[in-house]
Amino acid sequence: MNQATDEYDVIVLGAGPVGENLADRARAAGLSTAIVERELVGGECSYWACVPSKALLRPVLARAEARQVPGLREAVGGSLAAADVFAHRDKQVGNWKDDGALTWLESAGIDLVRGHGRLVGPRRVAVTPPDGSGGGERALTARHAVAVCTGTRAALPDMPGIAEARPWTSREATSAGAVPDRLIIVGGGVVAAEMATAWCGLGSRVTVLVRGSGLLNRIEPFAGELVAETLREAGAEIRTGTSVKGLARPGGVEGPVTVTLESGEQLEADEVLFATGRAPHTADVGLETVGLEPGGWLTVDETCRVTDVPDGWLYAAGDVNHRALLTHQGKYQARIAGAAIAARARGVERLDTGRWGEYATTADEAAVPQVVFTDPEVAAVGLTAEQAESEGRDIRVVDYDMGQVEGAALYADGYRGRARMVVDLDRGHLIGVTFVGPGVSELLHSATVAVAGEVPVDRLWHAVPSFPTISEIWLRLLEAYRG
Ligand SMILES: Cc1cc2nc3c(=O)[nH]c(=O)nc-3n(C[C@H](O)[C@H](O)[C@H](O)COP(=O)(O)OP(=O)(O)OC[C@H]3O[C@@H](n4cnc5c(N)ncnc54)[C@H](O)[C@@H]3O)c2cc1C
Ligand SMILES: NC(=O)c1ccc[n+]([C@@H]2O[C@H](COP(=O)([O-])OP(=O)(O)OC[C@H]3O[C@@H](n4cnc5c(N)ncnc54)[C@H](O)[C@@H]3O)[C@@H](O)[C@H]2O)c1
Repeated sequence: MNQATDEYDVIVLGAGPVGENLADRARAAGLSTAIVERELVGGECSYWACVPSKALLRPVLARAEARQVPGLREAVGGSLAAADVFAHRDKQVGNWKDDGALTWLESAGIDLVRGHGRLVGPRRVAVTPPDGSGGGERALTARHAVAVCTGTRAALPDMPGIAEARPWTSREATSAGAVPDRLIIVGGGVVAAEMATAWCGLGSRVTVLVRGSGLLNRIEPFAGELVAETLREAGAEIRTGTSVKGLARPGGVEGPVTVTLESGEQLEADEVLFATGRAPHTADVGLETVGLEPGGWLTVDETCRVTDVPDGWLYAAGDVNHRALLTHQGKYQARIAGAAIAARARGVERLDTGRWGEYATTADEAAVPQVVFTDPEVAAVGLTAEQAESEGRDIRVVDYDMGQVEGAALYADGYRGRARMVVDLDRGHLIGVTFVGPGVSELLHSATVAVAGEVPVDRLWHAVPSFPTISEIWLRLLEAYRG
């Protein structure tokens, strides 16, 4: 049981998926633990990011796949029932209430302190209660560790008219309850690609304005190319090499918005979404009281302990440390940081923080998996060929047309997809794998096991994929590799 005082072994700032997992690990190790949350327990991921976005995308992708199945195609020719899609999304996010999460916190024995938390010196946290709750500021002290898991918010560029135009960020794009007739999306990353897929599928006329040369530029180039091709076929316009210099919404938020491009051209839409990256919630968490610069990403070691803080009591996990802005990777960090905090609290002096050690977040560098839920799906782990080359690795790249795999052709008529594996020739194992195509998301973990497990390519030859599944892509890639 946690004690009733305001002194805890561990205090976690932020109850997103990462803070929840870190608190859970610490508590399971027998440490008294408090978690501080100023909005909803479950964080951005549960209410305005992963969960609602995937609820919006699921019917779009299911319909796209069904339209590639002869005999079924005609049955799914119509438009989506947007009201039903929104109702399902609302259910998945618990109607933006966190009752379910509170029950879990209680059962885990973690104390929740509602309010905005900030450091007020080493191991000390002040919590300002939410407006209108009537309580006063609460002072908490941590015996062993404070973990900052405060996540990120959408980063908006500084440009004339942006504040007054009230553009959508990822929050509005995932929680809106009406389909805009015309939607402009600024950005070419993961949020832009997924939200273009979702809103185009729901019936918006979507225009994506990409500053660079294409979509999803941190993944193998063929991924963004295939996604852009499908979006264009679905009626979206993708404009590359296009920068925005200003916004105006003279008629107020109910009226249309005008977007001015660098070229001087003006475009009009009913809504504009800025999907231009993330900024950390570190400006107002009291970093200056412990000798750190507020506002930036927090630099951590292999155990997620913040570097440059004497006595090693401050940790940062999840988006806020910028290692990998993904829920599953942040939860991995939380498991390792929670275990490290517990071990250090027990007085263990030397933790195994070597490569793939029990207390090292090695996968953050070597094997980060990501699924982008676009049409077609994109699933990638590890390094791209370009990243591997820029690290000076001696590699061999093998590509394969996934449409040639019997299981894929049976899965979807006219299956379009591509796979790539990147082999490190010095080490003899895979360091990167990318699949693009319908239904590839569930294939990704096989690649993650191969990359994180550093399975020798020769041994993979004995891992026989079932016929006729899409996973026979493994056989084709390995055959091509072996010649
Ligand atoms: C549209 C969108 C879709 C995404 N889809 C996916 C996906 O499909 N898969 C995936 O892996 N990742 C996805 N991501 C990324 C994912 O949302 C993040 O990686 C994840 O939310 C990070 O978790 P976190 O706990 O670090 O931070 P968050 O989820 O941001 O949680 C941080 C919490 O801290 C609280 N907080 C902040 N400051 C304070 C303070 N001072 N005091 C108290 N509380 C505070 C916040 O209110 C919040 O609840 C998506 C992101 C976006 C924007
Ligand atoms: N399925 C998933 O795993 C998933 C889904 C959504 C988001 N996420 C995570 O959330 C994070 C945030 O996603 P995101 O798409 O917002 O960021 P991102 O960093 O992936 O992409 C940002 C894009 O905006 C562009 N950009 C930045 N500033 C701009 C400006 N001033 N004008 C025009 N373009 C500009 C960049 O060039 C880039 O294309 C990502 O790191 C991603 O991993 C994951």
